[in-house]
Amino acid sequence: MSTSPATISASGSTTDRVGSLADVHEAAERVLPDLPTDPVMEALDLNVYYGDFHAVHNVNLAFGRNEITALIGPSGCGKSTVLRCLNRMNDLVAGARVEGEVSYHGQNIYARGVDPIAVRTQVGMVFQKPNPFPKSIYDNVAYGPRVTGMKVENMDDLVEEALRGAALWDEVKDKLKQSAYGLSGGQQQRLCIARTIATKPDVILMDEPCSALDPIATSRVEDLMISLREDYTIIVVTHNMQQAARVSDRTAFFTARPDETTGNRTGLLVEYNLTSNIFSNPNDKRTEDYISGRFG
Ligand SMILES: Nc1ncnc2c1ncn2[C@@H]1O[C@H](COP(=O)(O)OP(=O)(O)OP(=O)(O)O)[C@@H](O)[C@H]1O
Repeated sequence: MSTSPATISASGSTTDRVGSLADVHEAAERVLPDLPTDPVMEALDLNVYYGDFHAVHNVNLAFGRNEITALIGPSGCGKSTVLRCLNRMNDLVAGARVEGEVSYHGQNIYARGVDPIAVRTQVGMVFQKPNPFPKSIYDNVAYGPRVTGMKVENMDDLVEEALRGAALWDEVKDKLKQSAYGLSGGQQQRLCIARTIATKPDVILMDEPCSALDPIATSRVEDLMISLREDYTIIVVTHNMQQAARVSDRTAFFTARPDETTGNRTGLLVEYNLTSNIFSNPNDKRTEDYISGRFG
């Protein structure tokens, strides 16, 4: 299977206030159009159900190339559910049903005949808790290329490139054969990022990638995200609004609306805009209340 983007079908509650507009933000220095002009991915009329429960209602979003998009909102508003739709991870969740389309370079990844494994090779994912395999550092990084049958001329070079890309090489180059479990939490998360980029994806999904990390490790991963943006499109779920403000170019704010009869809370997208606008001049009162810490 080729790794070319065009060939995919070939076969929380932490509502820390965004204190100063000074940290809103480095990303504003990038001049971006109001909407992504050449989106890598789009969610089109996306609805997600878990059994009878309507978890996410009619989300439409476009993700710009070489941009970082943050998905924010209160707990249970469907951020992770939406993220998991973008590489068909919800296929693995019992009872989950997705309606609508997710387009990747114009192609619906939910169309008949699309191989979800091929999708996940192009659209990689980094999870909340670092989850290295019980293998050596080297074998963690080499794992994806090996199991996907990627043509690799020199695995040592590929492992080094991925570890350098994840800003981890200098810390691990002398202990590549040691267990990944010997690394700190922050190093493990960067190893997971190295593992993800080793298969040369196009898009990286990150589900609260720093929530298990201390502030120093968080800062390193945030720096890494900003440097990875040069080569990848990144979509990140975060509860940390400072983080969304610091790293993202665009922000999507979600909320959950209770059903009047059942009380079930269905997630919906309230507002999607440049991060600078979301944090300095939101259009919707619900966004303003959330980012100012009055709600959520
Ligand atoms: N596997 C599942 N089975 C049933 N319901 C689920 C499942 N996963 C999520 N949900 C429900 O779907 C809704 C959205 O959950 P989701 O985890 O996507 O929200 P979230 O905004 O990411 O929340 P948090 O910020 O707390 O992680 C919630 O009501 C949740 O209970």
